[in-house]
Amino acid sequence: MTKILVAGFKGRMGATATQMVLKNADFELVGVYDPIATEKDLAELPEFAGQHAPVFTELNATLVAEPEIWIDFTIPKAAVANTQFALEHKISPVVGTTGFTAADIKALQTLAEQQKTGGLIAPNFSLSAVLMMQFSKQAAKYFPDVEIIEMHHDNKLDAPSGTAVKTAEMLAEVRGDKPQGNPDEKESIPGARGANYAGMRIHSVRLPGLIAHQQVQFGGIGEGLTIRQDTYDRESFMTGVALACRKVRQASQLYDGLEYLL
Ligand SMILES: NC(=O)c1ccc[n+]([C@@H]2O[C@H](COP(=O)([O-])OP(=O)(O)OC[C@H]3O[C@@H](n4cnc5c(N)ncnc54)[C@H](O)[C@@H]3O)[C@@H](O)[C@H]2O)c1
Ligand SMILES: O=C(O)C1=N[C@H](C(=O)O)CCC1
Repeated sequence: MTKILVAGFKGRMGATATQMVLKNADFELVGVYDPIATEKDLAELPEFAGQHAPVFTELNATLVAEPEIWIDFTIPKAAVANTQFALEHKISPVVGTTGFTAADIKALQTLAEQQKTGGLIAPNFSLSAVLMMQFSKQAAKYFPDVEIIEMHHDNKLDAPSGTAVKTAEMLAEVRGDKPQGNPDEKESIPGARGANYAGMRIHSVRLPGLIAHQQVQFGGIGEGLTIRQDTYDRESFMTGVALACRKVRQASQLYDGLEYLL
């Protein structure tokens, strides 16, 4: 059985990941971690009745649980330190928290190599999102003019979304740096044209009712192409999280994207 700890278990994704770990017979939930928790045992929460696991509210205390895998769905401010902590203790991180910079990822990859510990940081664990990014990358070869519209629930902390940033990075690998729109355009309201990544514009929509959605819209002469992905249920991320938990212990590097494990 693979021993797993879930960080951020009081949150939307952490709670879903905790349920996923409990449902899989080859996983053992050895602990849950969240600084806002007031419980000592997971089973004190009605939604986890009968499911015993120690609750930790302090980072160093988690080590007594001896996890092999550290699932992280926390907040951008905490996730870099959590991932570093996991790697320093040869615990394989499976991180869904977004907001990592390219420099953060590079530094953590170097640490993973030094520690000979495998792991994964993925801004999106849904299969449709991975495909949307890959199809978009293919399309950018023929349609370099593109804008990204990402749409999320209104509790989201980071903007643009991790998925939008990764999509832009992948598109930039193909189309390079290319300014778009009229070179003389002026914003009468600042921000009207969205964020600028290598000339591509990224627009972040935040509304109640949404979960996670992204549209990559390409324009060519007399034609257009839209590639869209929709997440209707957080359960959809769990296939990817479970897959990563089964594969990262065999790896000796920290991957950046679920596609490397598919
Ligand atoms: N990769 C994916 O597929 C995917 C999918 C959904 C969400 N996300 C990302 O996951 C993250 C969490 O999203 P959410 O909607 O569950 O957020 P949330 O606000 O519901 O939950 C975050 C939880 O983290 C806890 N937390 C804060 N600091 C912590 C720390 N130092 N250590 C441990 N826990 C800490 C909070 O108390 C909270 O319970 C976000 O960054 C979001 O963008 C990624
Ligand atoms: O709910 C969120 O927050 C999500 N964030 C990811 C991102 O930033 O790309 C995608 C999945 C949902």
